[in-house]
Amino acid sequence: MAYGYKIGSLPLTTVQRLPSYLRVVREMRRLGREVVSSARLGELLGLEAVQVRKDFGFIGITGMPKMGYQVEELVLAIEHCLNWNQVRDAVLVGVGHLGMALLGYEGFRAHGLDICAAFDIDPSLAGLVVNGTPVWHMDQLESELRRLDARMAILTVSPDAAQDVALRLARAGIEGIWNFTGCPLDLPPDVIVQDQDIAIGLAVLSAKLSSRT
Ligand SMILES: NC(=O)c1ccc[n+]([C@@H]2O[C@H](COP(=O)([O-])OP(=O)(O)OC[C@H]3O[C@@H](n4cnc5c(N)ncnc54)[C@H](O)[C@@H]3O)[C@@H](O)[C@H]2O)c1
Repeated sequence: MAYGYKIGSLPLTTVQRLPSYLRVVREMRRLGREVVSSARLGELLGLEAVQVRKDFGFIGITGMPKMGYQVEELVLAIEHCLNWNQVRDAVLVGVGHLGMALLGYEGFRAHGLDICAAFDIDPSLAGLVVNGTPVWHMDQLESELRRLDARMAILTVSPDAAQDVALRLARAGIEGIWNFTGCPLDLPPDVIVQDQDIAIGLAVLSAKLSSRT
């Protein structure tokens, strides 16, 4: 099905809400629900029904009057929009505490991500297989990336190594870096960097808690 929009043209706030919609409608599909109203989805996600209708309008989905939305249609449309209907390969660099935890997370495949290889500078980690993912020494990075079909890297190295490793990844053809290191990365403009900082969520929670007292 052609949806007639480009993900890059959607409002960022809509894109940020799509994973939550998808989680809820996938669960409804699992439970055998066929239709859902914007009001019900809004109630479950703490959103106004009108916001839900707007978001779905952006991705080309309109509901049926008095009935709502087809659950299956929503699942397919959101998966298509996020490109989560196609599993894409990624590599992970930095198999420490955080890297190990991410390698152990089973949910990535449901989000269209398969970590096909991991790398670390520590020779004692080379040769391990963590939750099905082989770990290679950094010496093998370029040769393995030539062999693999990964365009994306998850960066979980120590902060002092972040910039050098990111540059090496970019030079080896990686196009997108999910950066967990908290370090700003200086990379060629064609490399997309998405920073992930747990501290931001914690700061928001702390601010909300302190505004209660
Ligand atoms: N984004 C967040 O919310 C968040 C939360 C926790 C940790 N972090 C960050 O994630 C990163 C990892 O944290 P951690 O607790 O797992 O640290 P860790 O020390 O347990 O793991 C770091 C790993 O990186 C490897 N490494 C170091 N230099 C390397 C290099 N040049 N090439 C390849 N591998 C190299 C180390 O051998 C180690 O296995 C850190 O940068 C940390 O600041 C971020």
